[in-house]
Amino acid sequence: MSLQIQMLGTGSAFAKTFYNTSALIRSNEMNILIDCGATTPRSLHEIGVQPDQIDGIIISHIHADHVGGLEEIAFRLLYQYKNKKTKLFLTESLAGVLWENTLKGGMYNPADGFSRLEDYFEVILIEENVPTSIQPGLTIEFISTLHIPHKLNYSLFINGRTFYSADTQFNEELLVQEIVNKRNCHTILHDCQLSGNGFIHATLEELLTLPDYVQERVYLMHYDDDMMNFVGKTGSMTFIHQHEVIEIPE
Ligand SMILES: O=c1ccn([C@@H]2O[C@@H]3COP(=O)(O)O[C@H]3[C@H]2O)c(=O)[nH]1
Ligand SMILES: [Zn+2]
Ligand SMILES: [Zn+2]
Repeated sequence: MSLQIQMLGTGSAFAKTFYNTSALIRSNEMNILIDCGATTPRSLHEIGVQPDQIDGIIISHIHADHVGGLEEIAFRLLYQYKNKKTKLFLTESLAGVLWENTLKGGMYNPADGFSRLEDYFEVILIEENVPTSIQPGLTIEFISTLHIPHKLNYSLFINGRTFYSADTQFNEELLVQEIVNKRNCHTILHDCQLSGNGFIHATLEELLTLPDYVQERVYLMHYDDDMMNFVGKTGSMTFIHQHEVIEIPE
């Protein structure tokens, strides 16, 4: 089974020319979404993927550029596709916060029997740091990473060979020792803040300190609108683009 990742968006939270960073893990048998930001439903529409063709959605953390499109997907499955539900893969702690602090405001409707996350999604709770088979041929490990202090956040190992950072601060030890030296990950999709101090995202300056053999595996995503000014200035790393498809190891 050949496995691909197609980027639905590659922009930062405030980018206007690029959609929110999210991706589709694709094969002949599945479409699994990584995050679903406010612009993700539009991107899915542009590549011809309808809500009922999504087999599940993985959630990395709660910011609107990663979960702001969930309400639309769930409501369309319910109302346009007649009571359909997609799977939602996330950790238990994230599930509680996602419903209580994000989705409930728009989706709480007890009169019609919709008062819990489970009323809209088939919720599949995943234990962090445990590789978990979520579909035939697809194993995901939620790695707890630091984005904003005291805020739940996960990066993903896909089939043990591809690393998807979602939103994280720079962590050289994780990238070099764990991801490349120990796990031999060949593909790293990493968020990248192009200028200024990082604070909550890895900056280009920090990522450029990685050894060349690590940089060669890195695709940069979650970048600002001025990305074109940085083409040719990313060492051995490559920008990945909206709707681009890359093959990943099974
Ligand atoms: O402590 C904070 C919290 C948020 N922010 C901004 O809001 C954005 C939310 O989505 P994001 O995580 O992709 O990027 C974040 C930043 O751009 C910030 O700069 N510092
Ligand atoms: Zn983000
Ligand atoms: Zn974030």
